[in-house]
Amino acid sequence: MSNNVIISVENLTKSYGQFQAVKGITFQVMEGEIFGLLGPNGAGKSTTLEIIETLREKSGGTVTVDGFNLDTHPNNIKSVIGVQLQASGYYPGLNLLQLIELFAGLYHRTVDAEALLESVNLLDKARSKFTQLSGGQKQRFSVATTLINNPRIIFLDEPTTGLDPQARRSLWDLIKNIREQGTTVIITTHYMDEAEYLCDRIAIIDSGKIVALDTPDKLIDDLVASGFERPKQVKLANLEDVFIHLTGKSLRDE
Ligand SMILES: Nc1ncnc2c1ncn2[C@@H]1O[C@H](COP(=O)(O)OP(=O)(O)OP(=O)(O)O)[C@@H](O)[C@H]1O
Repeated sequence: MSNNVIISVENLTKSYGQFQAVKGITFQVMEGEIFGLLGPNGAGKSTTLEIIETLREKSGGTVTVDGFNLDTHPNNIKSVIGVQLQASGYYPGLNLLQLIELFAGLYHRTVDAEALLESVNLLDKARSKFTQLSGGQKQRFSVATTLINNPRIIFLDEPTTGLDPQARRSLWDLIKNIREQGTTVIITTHYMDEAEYLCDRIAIIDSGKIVALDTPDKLIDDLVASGFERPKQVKLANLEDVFIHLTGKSLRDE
């Protein structure tokens, strides 16, 4: 991780009618880090990500991505970020190679589709259709689609939801690999073990506000230092304790 700020969000707000979903949040993401956004359902994570991704209008605040201001240079931002394409765009008649070539064309890029599939361990499925893949393979393909435009930053929204433990760990390795190539990663997750394992720093969002932002270790140490103790546990606290302590809500899948 470098000392260069690659994403800066200042006092970001978003209202849907009378309802304020994002209530003035400020954070920075450093170049080369894996940055996690954690929070209960409805906390405002997807809204925040989609604003940074230029997919949703903000109500107020300032967002800068790789030096480009969201208000004045959204197209420059689009060219340096990779987002997961919706599965609905995976035309059922096309195989994985053809899909990657199609998406590359949309980005006006040429891409070595086989090398890209190899990098996510899907070369042997190159001529399969998306619907023929397992859940883990689908997620790995979805991550591959974020890399087509050789982005500086990728956004992963709950990439391991619904996967079995092996598939999750395989995806974790893939995400770490992507970061080792120098790409900054922003990820949302409801899994505290995943955040603890993958993320250099996390922001915990609750009801549209950031209630904590630090490394997982520091957040746990701070909670322990505050006198918190887990009953009948060898370890005094884990990241889930930090989260529940701060937000008062347990994670739940919908
Ligand atoms: N288009 C919309 N119109 C009205 N309200 C919306 C809209 N999109 C989101 N919201 C509301 O804004 C709040 C934040 O939603 P958001 O999807 O950002 O939360 P989230 O943290 O990503 O939740 P989850 O973990 O469930 O994905 C929620 O209360 C949601 O109902």
